[in-house]
Amino acid sequence: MKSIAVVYHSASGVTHSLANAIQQGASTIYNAQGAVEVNAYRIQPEHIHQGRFIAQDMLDNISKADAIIFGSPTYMGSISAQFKAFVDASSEIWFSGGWTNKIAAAFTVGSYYSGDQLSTIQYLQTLAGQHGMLWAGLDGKGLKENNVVNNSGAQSGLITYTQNSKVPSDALLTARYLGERVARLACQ
Ligand SMILES: Cc1cc2nc3c(=O)[nH]c(=O)nc-3n(C[C@H](O)[C@H](O)[C@H](O)COP(=O)(O)O)c2cc1C
Repeated sequence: MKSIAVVYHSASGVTHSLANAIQQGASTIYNAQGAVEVNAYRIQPEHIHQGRFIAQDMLDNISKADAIIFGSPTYMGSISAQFKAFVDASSEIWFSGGWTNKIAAAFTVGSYYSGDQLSTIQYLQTLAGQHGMLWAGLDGKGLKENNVVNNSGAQSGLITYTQNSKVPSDALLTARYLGERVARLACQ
């Protein structure tokens, strides 16, 4: 069975709504061994002590997945400090190459249409590169074939923004599609 981890930080719940849609999308994919297993891990305040991410169990479980999808709200043009604490803790895994050749993808949201969310995705792409992971962006052809509207036009990862503290409906569709795509790639 293939498994996917969605690891994210969300202070006020918007990134969480995208993580849910990604999880739903990934859960629709089956291979000969059955459904793809999808586990979501939300970084919580109690996982961080004196600035350090300390939830070793969570890191161990994430490391068992075939693909990892990273999600963070855009804070000041980058990932949130909470997500960075998780990232820094992953340096222990870097030493053993534990995430090498796993599939990676990413999503982010900001309150502005163009609030530098691309910097967040590009940082997460760098993180994946540091770990020797294989990057899965959003493929334009697949989006079209699945009738998904990706209004932001971002293809390196899912980028969206908030309207009245929610993401537009096309972003949720795109999130579902990203989940499906990563699950399909994990099965290949
Ligand atoms: C400290 C801080 C910095 C932020 N910086 C940005 C930013 O650079 N660009 C942007 O578009 N939105 C920015 N925002 C808005 C958040 O990205 C937005 O509210 C997002 O939906 C929060 O996600 P969440 O509900 O998952 O916590 C910032 C919010 C906070 C609290």
